[in-house]
This record gives sequence, structure tokens and C-alpha cells, in this order.
Amino acid sequence: MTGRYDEHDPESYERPRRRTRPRTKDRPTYDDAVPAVVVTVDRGRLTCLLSEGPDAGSKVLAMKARPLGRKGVVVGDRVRLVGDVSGDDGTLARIVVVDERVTTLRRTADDTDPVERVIVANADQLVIVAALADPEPRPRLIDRALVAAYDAGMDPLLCLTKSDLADPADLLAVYRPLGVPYVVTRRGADVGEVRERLAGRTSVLVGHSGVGKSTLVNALVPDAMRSTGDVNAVTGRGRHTSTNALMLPLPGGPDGNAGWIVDTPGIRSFGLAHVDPDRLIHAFGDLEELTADCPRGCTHGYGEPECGLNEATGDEAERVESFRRLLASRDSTDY
Ligand SMILES: Nc1nc2c(ncn2[C@@H]2O[C@H](COP(=O)(O)OP(=O)(O)OP(=O)(O)O)[C@@H](O)[C@H]2O)c(=O)[nH]1
Ligand SMILES: [Zn+2]
Repeated sequence: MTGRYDEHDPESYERPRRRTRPRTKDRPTYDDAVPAVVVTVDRGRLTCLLSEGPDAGSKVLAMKARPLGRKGVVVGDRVRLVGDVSGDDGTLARIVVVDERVTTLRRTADDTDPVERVIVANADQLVIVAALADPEPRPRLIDRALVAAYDAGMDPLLCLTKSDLADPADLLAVYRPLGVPYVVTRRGADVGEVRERLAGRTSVLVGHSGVGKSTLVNALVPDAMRSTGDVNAVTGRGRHTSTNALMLPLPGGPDGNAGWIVDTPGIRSFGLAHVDPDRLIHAFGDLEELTADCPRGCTHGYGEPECGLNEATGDEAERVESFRRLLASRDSTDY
């Protein structure tokens, strides 16, 4: 794109004509718009937290402004607000700018919603929460979540819960060749190690019902829910009435940068149909090197006779096997 900048940039070839008109008429600059981050979305109403200034962290309810058109705004989006940004009851600010997204996490189309959608923007870590027992861990599901993380450009973290019920060794052995970072935890345990992993990052928590996600979120953000009736402090809504993602700032941290978590009660599966093998292998530099001489169009999957990955031996062969298992999980319907 950079090489063709001059040719295609209207600013450069239309300059003589445009100079006759005041620039601000063409494109408002929104100089006085206030930066904020979207923490939850509920039927067209977006709850934002201000990012800067003396009121940083305060909550403002907003709606999309007309110039954004049909562009979706999702949890994690960095936005700019105009209008009443006081956050007072009954006020509604307008979102006039959505910053370019660094990452996007998508969920697949399903029976209730035929469209594949971006659910979280700008998160950099995907925390795959799985119970060691009750319910039994489902490696296929973990594999699919890993593929979604690598494809979205997010770092995965395996978070194994209920360590009072079963030993993590067998499950960890499955993910060792891939070098997936992990934490093991249980209800009531010190969550210091989990906190360290979350510090300074925006982490999306995924995991199916019953794995202990709420228990973990409550341990990490003690005031996220009031004990009576599970009403969320940020939205004022009951958690269980909502299937929307919710982003919460983590408390504390000596540098004030403890990170954010995004709880996603709604995700049942990820959109993996579009995942390109070359993008996935990019997350594994050593394997990517092996594919340098692959024939054109090689999928690097099982049964590719001339794939460079077939040359791997020893530990690397184990990594290749695990990588190919992930690749194959794209087509799995197990979720
Ligand atoms: N034995 C044991 N049980 C746990 C642990 N953590 C959570 N539980 C129990 O597991 C059940 C599910 O925990 P939740 O935290 O509600 O799980 P969740 O993933 O949020 O489930 P949903 O709310 O259905 O999405 C509850 O009965 C918890 O008390 C743990 O470390 N050990
Ligand atoms: Zn190949």
C-alpha cells in the first residue's frame, strides 16, 4: 500500500481543487472529542470508561453517531466521544470516532445469529479457562480456542481450574510441545500468579459453562459483583440476564496498570472457517521456517506429501504433530 500512496491518495491528486473549500467542512476533526474505551454493549447503548484526564475511569453511556453508519462498535474498541460526557443519569454521549483495531476476536455464526461477528477488539491475550474435572476438560475445544487466539494475533494463556479435583499433569502434557503458557488454580487459592499474567494486558476469558469462570472473575475483581443478586457494579445489570461481553478493569497494581479482563458469557464457538494455515504457522517461528520450500498452496496439514514440516525430527516433530492437530481442529464441530 505504501508504494502506491501517491497514486491513490485523494489528498495528493485533488489538492488544487480541494484547497478552495474549507477543510473542516469536508471532514470534522473532532478536536474536542474525549477518548474512552467501550466496556459493554447493550441494544445500541454502549457503556464507555473515559481513558484520560481527571475523570479517567468514569462511566459514560453513549450511542453511535450517524457518521459511523453501519460500522459496528464492540467491547474493547477505543472511541472518541462528543456531547454530554458527564456520565450523569439520563445523559447520552455520542461516539464519533472508532480507532483502528489492533486485534479482533470473532465468534462463529450459530443457530441464534447467522452472522459471524467481531465480539472483542484490541485484546492481546486469550485466557482459555478449562476445569480439570467437573466438567471434564475437552481438549478439542481448547485446541479451537488456541487457533482462534493465534489467528487473532493474541497470546493464549491456559487457565486450568478446580485443581482440588484432579491433577493437571496429563492435560499439560498435551500442550507442552506447543509451549502454551499456563496457570493452575482453584477456588479460594491465591490468584497472584494469574494477576501477574494479566498485568498490563487486555485479556479475554473464554470457557464453557461451569468451568469456574465467575469464581475466578470474582477472585480477581472482588467488587465486580455485589454479593446480593449478582448485580454488576459497572452495568448495574444482573450478570445472568446478559449474554454480552463485559470488560472490567483489574484493581490495584503498583503502577496502576493491572490490566483489563473481558468476560464473555456469550461465546460458544469461534469463527475458524476463515483461518489461513500460513497465518496460524506464523505463531510458531521455528515451524514457519520449515515451510519455506513447501509447494505452492501447501496446507501444511496431515497428508501433505511434500510439506516441509514432514522433515521435522525429535521434539520438533512433536510440535509439528501438535500444530497439525490444531490445524485440523478448524473443521471440528465439537464445541
Ligand atoms: N471443586 C471446585 N469447584 C469449583 C471451583 N471453582 C468453582 N467451582 C464450582 O463450580 C461451579 C461452577 O462455577 P462458576 O464459577 O459458576 O463457573 P462458570 O464457568 O462461571 O459457569 P457459568 O456461570 O455457568 O458460566 C460452582 O458450583 C462453583 O462453586 C474449584 O476450584 N473447585
Ligand atoms: Zn507445508
